[in-house]
Amino acid sequence: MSVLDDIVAGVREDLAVRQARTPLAEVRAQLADVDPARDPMPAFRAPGLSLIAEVKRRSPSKGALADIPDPAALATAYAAGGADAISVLTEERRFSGSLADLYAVRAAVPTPILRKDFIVTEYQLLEARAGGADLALLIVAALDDAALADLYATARGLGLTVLVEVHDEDEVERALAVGTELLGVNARNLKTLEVDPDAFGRLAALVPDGIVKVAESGIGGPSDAGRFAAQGADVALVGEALVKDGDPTSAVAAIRNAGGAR
Ligand SMILES: O=P(O)(O)OC[C@@H](O)[C@@H](O)c1c[nH]c2ccccc12
Repeated sequence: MSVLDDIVAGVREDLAVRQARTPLAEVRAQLADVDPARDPMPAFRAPGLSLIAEVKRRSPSKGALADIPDPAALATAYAAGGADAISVLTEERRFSGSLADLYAVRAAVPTPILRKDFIVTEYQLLEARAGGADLALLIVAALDDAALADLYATARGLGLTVLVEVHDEDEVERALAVGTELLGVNARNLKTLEVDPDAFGRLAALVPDGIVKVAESGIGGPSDAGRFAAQGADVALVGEALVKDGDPTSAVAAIRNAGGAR
């Protein structure tokens, strides 16, 4: 079993527990009380490099990164630095995240929020929107074509912006086939956990103009971010380097500035 299969199996078990506690209809009813989703695309399309700053405690590849006892405070610091969106990892077993983190961050900042998880069912998209998320991640490697198309349509129907994540040529084709306007290249292969720093440049060249391109993973700071911007990245998605920085506000501002004048 690949790391990805293993993570998804755990996600499905945890999901079954939540779904037994809060049936789909109940989550759907919660949508009536939530503000409409914010649209991050104008900021992502603005000149210069945009930044999605991630709330991330640990990862299967790096182990513990940061305790983050107060995710709302970290998100507030990211927003103060000018983060264009905030990614909240909600996967529990490998990343030590939770939906509680999503609710805490939503209450703290007006910035668009990405629910970052291994989404394999409609239920998780409803949870995301009910928790105030504005974007959801769909990982092409974790989904077959039918599931990808279904979940993409459901997410859009809920008003969510979808970040469709790829890591090879074949997945770029599959992502483009669902009509996504926001495509992320994860330098880390989730099946092997290896990072390929050249993946973004190689795959971005296959993506038509007009589609917003996100460079994900392994961005250590402004110089890496500047390199991806020069290769066509509109947005950088950064976790580790920000959660480990003692001054996340300045770290966010420095990465955004790495893409040139805005
Ligand atoms: O901490 P990093 O190397 O800056 O990476 C952030 C982000 O790209 C990474 O957390 C990520 C990208 N795609 C994912 C899918 C699932 C879990 C995590 C991820």
